[in-house]
Amino acid sequence: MTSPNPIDQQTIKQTLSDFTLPWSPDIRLLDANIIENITIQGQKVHLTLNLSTIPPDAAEPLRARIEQHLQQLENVTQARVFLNSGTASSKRLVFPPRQPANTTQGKNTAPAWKQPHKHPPAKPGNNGPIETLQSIGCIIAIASGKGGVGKSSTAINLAVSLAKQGLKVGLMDADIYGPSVPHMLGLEGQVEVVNHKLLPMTAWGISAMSIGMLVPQEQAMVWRGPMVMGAVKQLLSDVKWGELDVLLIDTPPGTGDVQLTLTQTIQIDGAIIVSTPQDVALLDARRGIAMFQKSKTPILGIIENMAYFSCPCCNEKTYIFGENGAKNEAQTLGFPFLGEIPLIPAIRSGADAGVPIVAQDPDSIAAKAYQEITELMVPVIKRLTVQRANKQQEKTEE
Ligand SMILES: Nc1ncnc2c1ncn2[C@@H]1O[C@H](COP(=O)(O)OP(=O)(O)OP(=O)(O)O)[C@@H](O)[C@H]1O
Repeated sequence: MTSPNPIDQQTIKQTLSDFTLPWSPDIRLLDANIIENITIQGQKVHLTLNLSTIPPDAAEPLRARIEQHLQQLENVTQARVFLNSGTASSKRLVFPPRQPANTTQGKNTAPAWKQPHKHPPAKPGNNGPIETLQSIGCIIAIASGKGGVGKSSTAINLAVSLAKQGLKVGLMDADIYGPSVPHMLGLEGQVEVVNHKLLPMTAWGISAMSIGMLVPQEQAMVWRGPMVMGAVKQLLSDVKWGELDVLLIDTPPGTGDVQLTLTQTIQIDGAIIVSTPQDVALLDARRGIAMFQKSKTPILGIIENMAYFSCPCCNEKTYIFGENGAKNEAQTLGFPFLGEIPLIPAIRSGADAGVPIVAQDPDSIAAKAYQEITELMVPVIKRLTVQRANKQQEKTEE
C-alpha cells in the first residue's frame, strides 16, 4: 500500500489558483489579500480568511465554497475554513470556541508559568499594581533611541510570531505622537467599552490597543507633558487586557514623557532595543539603554533591523549599512544579541496593507528571522513571569 502524497502550501495554493471573488470576478482569491493563514497538519488543512476584506453577505458562501473545494483534494481528510473579523468590536469572530490551553479531560496540565497568573490584588498608591494588568505574565517594552528604525514593525511581527507559538499576546502602542499599530495591523472601527473599560481589538491572533484607536492622530500628535502622561496612564489602567502571557509595549523613539510615565507607573520586566546597523542609530540606542538602566529595567537584548538587503531573486545578502553593527554593540555593552532582520520590501508592503509579514508569508526569510528571535524570547518570558509574580508578592507583603 502506498502512503498518500503529503499536502503542502503550494498544493493548496495551486488548487485555489483559479478561484475568483464572487463579487469581483476579475480578481483571483490568491491576489486579494483575503487568505490570512494556511496551516497543514498531516491530511488536515485549516485556512483563515480575513472577514474585514469580504462583503458581509459573501462571507459564509465563500467559506463554504472553499471548504468544499479543498475537501475534494485526494489527500485531504479534513478542510476547515475560518473567518476572522480582525476586530473585537464587530462581534463577528467566527473561530470555533477556544479550547482551554493544555487541558486534558478537564485536568489542567499547563506548565506552572502558564497557569492563570495570580498576581496579588492591587494596593492603593502610586506604584501599586494596576488592576487591569494583574493577569499579565510579564511586560516587555520594545524601544529604540532613534525614530524610523523599524521598532513598530518589529514589535508587531514579534507579537504575531509569539502568538503563533501559542502564547497569549497583547500589544500596547504607547507611541502617542505617531501611533502606527492600528494601521500596521489593519484595525479599523470603534473600540468597545464594557463596564467602563476599553476592550482591546484583536487581529492576527493578538490583542492590541493604541491611542490611534481612540482619538484622531492629528490630536494626539500635538499633545505634550501632562496630556501625554494622562494618555499613557489611561492605556495602562482603562484597558481590559484580560489574561495574557506577555504584554509588549511599543514605545515612541527617544527618552521622553512616555518612557518616564511608563517606568514610573508600572513594573516593566524587560526592554528590547531595536537598532539599525549605523553608528548614529547605535549612539541613540545607547541613550535608550541608559534610560532603562536608570529605572532598573533589565535590557533583554538588541535586535538589528534592516541588517542587510536580501535579494528577492537569489537571497544574496548585501550589508548596505555595514555588517554586524548592532551585534558588535551588544557584545561591547554585554547584552544578548537577539538577531537580525533583513531589509525586505515585503515587510514594508505588509505593514502598509495591515498584514504583518509573519502572518502573510510565514515561510519567508523575514518571517523566519522574527521567529528565530521569538524562539529566544519564549524562555525569557517564562523566567520573567515567575520573577514578576515573586516581585509582586514581595511588594504586597512589604
Ligand atoms: N526590515 C524592514 N524591511 C523593510 N522595511 C522596513 C523594515 N523595518 C521597517 N520597515 C519600514 O520602515 C518604515 C519605518 O518603520 P517603523 O514605523 O516600524 O519604524 P519606527 O521605528 O517604529 O518608526 P517611528 O519612529 O515613527 O515610531 C515603515 O515603512 C516600515 O514598514
